[in-house]
Amino acid sequence: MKKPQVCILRTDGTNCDRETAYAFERAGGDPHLVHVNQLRAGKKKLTEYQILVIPGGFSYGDDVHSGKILAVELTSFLKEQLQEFVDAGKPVLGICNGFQVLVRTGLLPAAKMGDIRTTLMHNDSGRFECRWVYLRVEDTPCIFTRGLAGRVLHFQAAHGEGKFYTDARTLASIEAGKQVVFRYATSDGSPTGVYPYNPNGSLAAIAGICDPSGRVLGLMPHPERFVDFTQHPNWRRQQFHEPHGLPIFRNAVAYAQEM
Ligand SMILES: NC(=O)CC[C@H](N)C(=O)O
Repeated sequence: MKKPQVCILRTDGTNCDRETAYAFERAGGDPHLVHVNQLRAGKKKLTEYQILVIPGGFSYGDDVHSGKILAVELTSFLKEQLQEFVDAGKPVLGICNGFQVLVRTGLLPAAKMGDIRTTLMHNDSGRFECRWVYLRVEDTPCIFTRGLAGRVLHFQAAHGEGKFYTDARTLASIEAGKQVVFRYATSDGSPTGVYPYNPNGSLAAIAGICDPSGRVLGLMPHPERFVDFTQHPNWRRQQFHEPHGLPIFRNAVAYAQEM
């Protein structure tokens, strides 16, 4: 079967692009690192790809607000291309800084460029939090977490602005729409606001959300940092059926192949 082409969008300050490309290679995809300027100059087009990923990092140095400048760039210069990609039903994944970009474009939670309803704020601790966290996978339409509902995953978080926040109405709507995909939890899978299990003070312990269709996903922790057993700090002592991040990428590849 043909490998889906994955666009891993990078710009100044992106720093998780190669790890994300490696994760997609492990999952059977064909990843390409694409600089935003190549899209802006028309040298590459999003229509050439089946999956779009905005990886982690510090795009434009987190100036103004993490992910803000890249989000404005995408909304100003690539709005039609991006909206077409989403409307065509192709999967979009934003990891950490990529999640921040997706919420600041409006692609999350509404799948609509310019419709900004949520934010990611500075962590309650007031500092960058780099630690392994437990995530409970909720039962949602998300195509990236097929077969994972109810599981507790162990992922690394690494961010300064990861506190998910929104108004009561939007929260009620994303809860009712089953758009909350991951919640910070204790090791037994109970969602929690308690630090350090919840590393940032996120509302309703939210670590990741999807759009109503389940094809656009954003999350703060890094699934690409656990696609090999040896990336886990306890890999010598703990038995894992498979590295916890890998199924996320495999599901995206499988979905793109079915399209
Ligand atoms: N690892 C990342 O993508 C970090 C995201 C962002 N720069 C923050 O600190 O919040």
